Amino acid sequence: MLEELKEKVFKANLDLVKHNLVIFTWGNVSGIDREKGLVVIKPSGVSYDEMKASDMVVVDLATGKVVEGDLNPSSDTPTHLVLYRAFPEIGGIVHTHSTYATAWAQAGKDIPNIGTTHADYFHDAIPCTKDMTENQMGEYEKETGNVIVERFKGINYVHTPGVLVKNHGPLSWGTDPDNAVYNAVVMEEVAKMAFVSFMVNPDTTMNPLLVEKHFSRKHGPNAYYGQKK
Ligand SMILES: O=C(CO)[C@@H](O)[C@H](O)COP(=O)(O)O
Repeated sequence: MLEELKEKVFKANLDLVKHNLVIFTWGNVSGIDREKGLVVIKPSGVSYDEMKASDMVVVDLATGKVVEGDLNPSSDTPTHLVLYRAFPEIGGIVHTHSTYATAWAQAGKDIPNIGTTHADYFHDAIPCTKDMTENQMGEYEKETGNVIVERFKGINYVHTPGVLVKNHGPLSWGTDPDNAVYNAVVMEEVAKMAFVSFMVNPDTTMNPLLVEKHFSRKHGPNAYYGQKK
C-alpha cells in the first residue's frame, strides 16, 4: 500500500542528510495521501544510513494508529498529524535540528524578514511558538502541533511554510515531501543570513514594500507555493 509515497518520503528523509540539516537519527519527514486519509512517516530512531523505503510507517490520519509497518513511527508523529488536520493545503512536513534555525528556536525569537531571499519564500517573519504550559507537557508532541496552529492564527501558512518550536527546532511544510525539504533548506539558509546580518547591524530593517514586491513577483497575489491558483 502507498509504495510510491513511501519511496517519496524515504528519499526526502535522505535529502535531510544530503543538505546537512540533520545528523544521527535527528529529524523526520512525512507525506500524506489525503484521499486515503493516511500519513507515511520516517520510523523512529533509525539511522539514515540503514533506512529503507520499506521501513516507512503508515499511520491513520484520523486515529493516529499504525496501519502498516513493523517499526515505531517517528516520535514527532502526533505533531505531524495535528498539522495535517489543521492545514489542509499541505502535503509534506519536515522537522530538523538544523543549526541556525534551531538556534533561533532555542532563543525563542521569530526570524524577521530582513532580506529578499527570505521574502522570496516566506512572506512573514518565521514565527517561534510560545512556552508550553505544564499541562501541555504531558502530551508534548501533540501539544507542539497545537501551539504551532495557535501561533499561525492570522498568518497564512501557505505563504509562510515554516515555524520554530521554542527551545526545540524548526518545522517546515509544502505541497509534498520534496517541497517541504526545499523549504527546510531555505529556512536554514535565511536563519543563518539573519543571524549574521544582526551581528553586522543589530538595527537592520527591511521596507515591507520590498517584501511584497519579492514575494508577489515569485508567487503572485494568490500564491500557492509559487504557482497561481
Ligand atoms: O527532536 C526530537 C527528539 O527531541 C526528534 O525529532 C528526533 O530528532 C527524531 O526522533 P524520531 O523521528 O527518530 O522519533
